[in-house]
Amino acid sequence: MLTAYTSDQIRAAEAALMAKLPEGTLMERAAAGLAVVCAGALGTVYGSRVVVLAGGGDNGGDALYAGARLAARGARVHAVLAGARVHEGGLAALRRAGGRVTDLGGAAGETPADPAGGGTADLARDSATDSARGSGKGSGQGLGKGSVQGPGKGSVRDPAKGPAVGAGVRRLLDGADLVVDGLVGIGGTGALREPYATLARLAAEGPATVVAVDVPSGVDASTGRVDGPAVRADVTVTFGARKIGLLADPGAARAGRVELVDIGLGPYLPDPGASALTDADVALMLPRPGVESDKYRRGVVGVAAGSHRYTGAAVLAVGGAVRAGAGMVRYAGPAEPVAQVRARWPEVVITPLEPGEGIGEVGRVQAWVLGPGLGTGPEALAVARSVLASDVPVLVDADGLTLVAENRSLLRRSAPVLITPHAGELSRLLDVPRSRIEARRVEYARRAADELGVTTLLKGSTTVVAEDERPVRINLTGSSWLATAGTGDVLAGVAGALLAAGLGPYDAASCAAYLHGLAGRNGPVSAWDVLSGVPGAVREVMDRLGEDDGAAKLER
Ligand SMILES: NC(=O)C1=CN([C@@H]2O[C@H](COP(=O)(O)OP(=O)(O)OC[C@H]3O[C@@H](n4cnc5c(N)ncnc54)[C@H](O)[C@@H]3O)[C@@H](O)[C@H]2O)[C@@H](O)CC1
Ligand SMILES: [K+]
Repeated sequence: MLTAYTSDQIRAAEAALMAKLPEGTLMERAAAGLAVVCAGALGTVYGSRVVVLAGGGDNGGDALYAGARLAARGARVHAVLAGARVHEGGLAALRRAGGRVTDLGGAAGETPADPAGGGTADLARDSATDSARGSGKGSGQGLGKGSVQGPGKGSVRDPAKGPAVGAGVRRLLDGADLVVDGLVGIGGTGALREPYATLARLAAEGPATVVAVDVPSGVDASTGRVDGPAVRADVTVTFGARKIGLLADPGAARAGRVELVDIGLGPYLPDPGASALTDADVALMLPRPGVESDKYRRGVVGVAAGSHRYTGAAVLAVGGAVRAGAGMVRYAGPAEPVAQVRARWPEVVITPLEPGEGIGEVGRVQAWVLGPGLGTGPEALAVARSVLASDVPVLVDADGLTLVAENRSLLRRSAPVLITPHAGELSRLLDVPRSRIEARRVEYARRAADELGVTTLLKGSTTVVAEDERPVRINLTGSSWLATAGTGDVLAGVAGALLAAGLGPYDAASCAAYLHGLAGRNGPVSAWDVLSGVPGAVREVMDRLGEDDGAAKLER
């Protein structure tokens, strides 16, 4: 199980650990790990061109110390001081190692067209450096935590506007092999302000490999929210523990590969704010039929889906349940989808419904899938009412969500409800614009779970599952190929099978998303391909557990 945390959780853990260690130890550990990853990204450190974008906080400090380590190994390191402050210890270390320092205009005696001059920058001409050194605050030596004000030559930099980014800095970025993004880390709040926003954009557009320090600047570490320009990293080196914003989109898409550097935070971390399943976790949760199994023990799924207009949704949802290993699938619906389901899935037990009729006595069912292709008229509402009146778990998807958005009281029931909306459907349920939900997926999945009293699986670029106070489960499998018609119906069927097998809605939803993602990872795929890939995905995770059963259990 991968775990991830909010900024506040990380800060609290860091404070507890820091109290036991000499000042600067954590930053030293962070910078050492960061420098190792940067060196790996460069391949050859000696003679490489590295630009450090240093913000005014400790994130900038990490970047400067790592820059110093690279400079000591022969890299031509150029730090751009972007903030109204600078981390004094980091700056001093970089200078000692022969790194160059420039302000935003690209000035400081450097010749940006020839950044290879190597360690002879006239730092006395860099205003921020001057005032940092002269302020008397902070240690100025070693790995101190203090940042000092660096207004420079009587001109206070306005962090809201900031000075313009000059052509010299642009040239530096264009000529770099590696850019280290140390603008902001977990201390970032809201959209990037200038000049950070411009620097983030230039770094993203430039040719260099970008390594983000802790989080890509512009990404909200706690949620993955991106409210404006943000760094697009090839690698993010994160310290102590993963931040939720590195796993959930849109932040995850900016983070690239995430490398975790251990700084000793483990014992001080609280329960995580989010988690992500691995193969081993899923394998341990999936039901395995034993010698005593029969179709009832393995779980009977009821599917109430499809309409005379939408027959395919019924076929796909039923198929998802069949192929995920349900003991039995019962289908209840009108004549047209009945004919299609019967033709494609002879193993399914069918109850034809007359227009306006509810599910009535269909026989034993352990969980229902309600909604794909159901329609939203009175006939569909009658079916939805009857399914939600049952006393077993119900998964509500697609048209079922439209029906419950208009009839909230249907969600008041004692057995669990799992809803599986995409952002558009959730926008109708919560009356919040879709774009807002897409930008804040973790927050809104949680809010839906809270407000509606249900388990929520929010589909999309990152699928997230929220329930009560439990860590949000972020799904790491899948690809953009899954964004094609009908895949949601398959997911509903897979999750329905797991609910019927006895998994709680939180586990059923997150395992289903995981398997569905594996089944659809290699595109292009149709919904039918995903359906066909589900048994292979189940076998794949089960086989993994077979290989390293012991290790997996230990990891948990
Ligand atoms: N606390 C610790 O023990 C450790 C912290 N570390 C580093 O310290 C970082 C946190 O440092 P800080 O708390 O100093 O915070 P940051 O350095 O992340 O950010 C604070 C700075 O960014 C500016 N800022 C915030 N939001 C902005 C925005 N939207 N636009 C422009 N500027 C913005 C602030 O004015 C301030 O100068 C971590 O991400 C990590 O990189 C590591 O050294 C490991 C140890
Ligand atoms: K950063």
